[in-house]
Amino acid sequence: MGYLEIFLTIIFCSVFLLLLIPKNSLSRLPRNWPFIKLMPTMYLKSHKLYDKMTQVLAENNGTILFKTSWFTNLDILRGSELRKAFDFLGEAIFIKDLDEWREDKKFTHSFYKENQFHKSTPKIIHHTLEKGPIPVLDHISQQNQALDLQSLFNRYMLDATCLMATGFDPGSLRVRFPESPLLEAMDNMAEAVFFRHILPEKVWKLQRKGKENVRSLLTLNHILADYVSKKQKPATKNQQTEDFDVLKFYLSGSDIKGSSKKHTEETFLAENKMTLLFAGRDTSAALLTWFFYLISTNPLVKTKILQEISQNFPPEKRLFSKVEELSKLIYLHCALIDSLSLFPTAPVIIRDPTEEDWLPSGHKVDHKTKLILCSYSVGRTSAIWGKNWGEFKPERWLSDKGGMKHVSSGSFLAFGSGPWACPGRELAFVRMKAVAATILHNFGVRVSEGQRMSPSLSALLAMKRGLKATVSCTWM
Ligand code: HEM
Repeated sequence: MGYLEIFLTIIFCSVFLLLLIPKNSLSRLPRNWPFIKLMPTMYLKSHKLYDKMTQVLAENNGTILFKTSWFTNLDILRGSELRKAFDFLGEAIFIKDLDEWREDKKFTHSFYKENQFHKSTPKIIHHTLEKGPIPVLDHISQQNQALDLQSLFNRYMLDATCLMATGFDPGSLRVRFPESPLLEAMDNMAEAVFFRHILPEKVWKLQRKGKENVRSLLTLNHILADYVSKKQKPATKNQQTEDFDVLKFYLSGSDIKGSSKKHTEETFLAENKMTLLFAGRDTSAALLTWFFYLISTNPLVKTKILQEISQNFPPEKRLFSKVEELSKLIYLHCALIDSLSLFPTAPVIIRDPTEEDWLPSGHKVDHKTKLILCSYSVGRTSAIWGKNWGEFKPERWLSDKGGMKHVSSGSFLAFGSGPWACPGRELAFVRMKAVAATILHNFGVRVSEGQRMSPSLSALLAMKRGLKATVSCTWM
């Protein structure tokens, strides 16, 4: 991060908190508020940003109104401004205004309902687990080295998502973590999203990394265009495959029921350009990291997960990829969902009302208001989860009959809710369960001691310094 970025980030955090926090709550916050003096403190304490929001929300019945200032970007990031900040995503669905979004949802979400898509998921999981985590962790366990689990999951999710989206495995998760232009470009762009989100356009355009981001965008475009052109060449008999991928689905040019649009390679690049890669990779990879951290501090939960696996599967089983098999792992599902409730990897959801309305709290909103729904705080509210709200407790998701309890979206916002809710939720759980079960069943994972756990300052709730661990092989 450059000095300008660090400085502006500090300003953003300081102002955000100063304006966010009602006066009667100030006494609970670090003392010595004068602006300049606290900048370094705020930067150091930025990991507590979401906790402070939660505390203040709890003191104000869950809703607060705050006004932003001219040098933060929160007020102006709407409509065309939001589009500018995310221009590199093309016509991505999640930056569209309501009317456009309604029209495009039928089109962009169409493949999630395809039978072929569901059939291809276990094959993709099998392929990527066999090529990635298994040999990589085997190798690491023999070398007696530590590795960064977050980096492993980032690479895994990139390969699995890219294979689903384009039919090509970029192979970024291999022994010795090879250099991957796609991975590097994605990481640069993810960082750019955050700064473009919080800083005024003139400032983010001046960023030292501006040129680097342009290069990353060119790299991403080049790689995706290359995948499209390879797909357009007639396949030889050996290359022909029945497997589904989103690019192939688009190239087939089929009509979508209820939508005036047609699938073509241009629409794949324009509408879905990187949306799937970003939405499908980082959220799941970050959550797996929090999950491994939580089970390392709660050995009883880990023991119960391992018991559930050994009760349902033979010891010699290596890979978990079939949806029916994974559906037997209910306690594991509960542990993942409780991790997500405590550490929602998309910690805030932003909405811009199009017209005047009233919130259930009695606050009036209009087109000038920005609504920030804090899913992080929802998972840490005693009114919803009772006294032990901060504890990692998968049991709270188990029904009396041993299945999953139904929890309303008001109590769990990690995937959003209503018509905007995440279309990848089911896929996300299948993939995260497959990775977690395969690793836990075959390897002993020991999170290294003495690490400082804090979230990164980013729109995504990931671990700032990753999660170091050593592994031992338990299957030989
Ligand atoms: C732990 C994993 C995941 C989490 C926590 C997550 C969370 C979210 C959230 C909070 C939203 C915004 C909802 C809203 O605005 O109300 C969203 C949207 C979206 N997600 Fe996910 N997601 C995850 C995995 C995935 C996966 C695996 C995919 C697909 C491969 C995916 C695809 C999308 C898409 C396309 C949207 C935009 C939908 C729209 O605006 O119509 N997500 N996700």
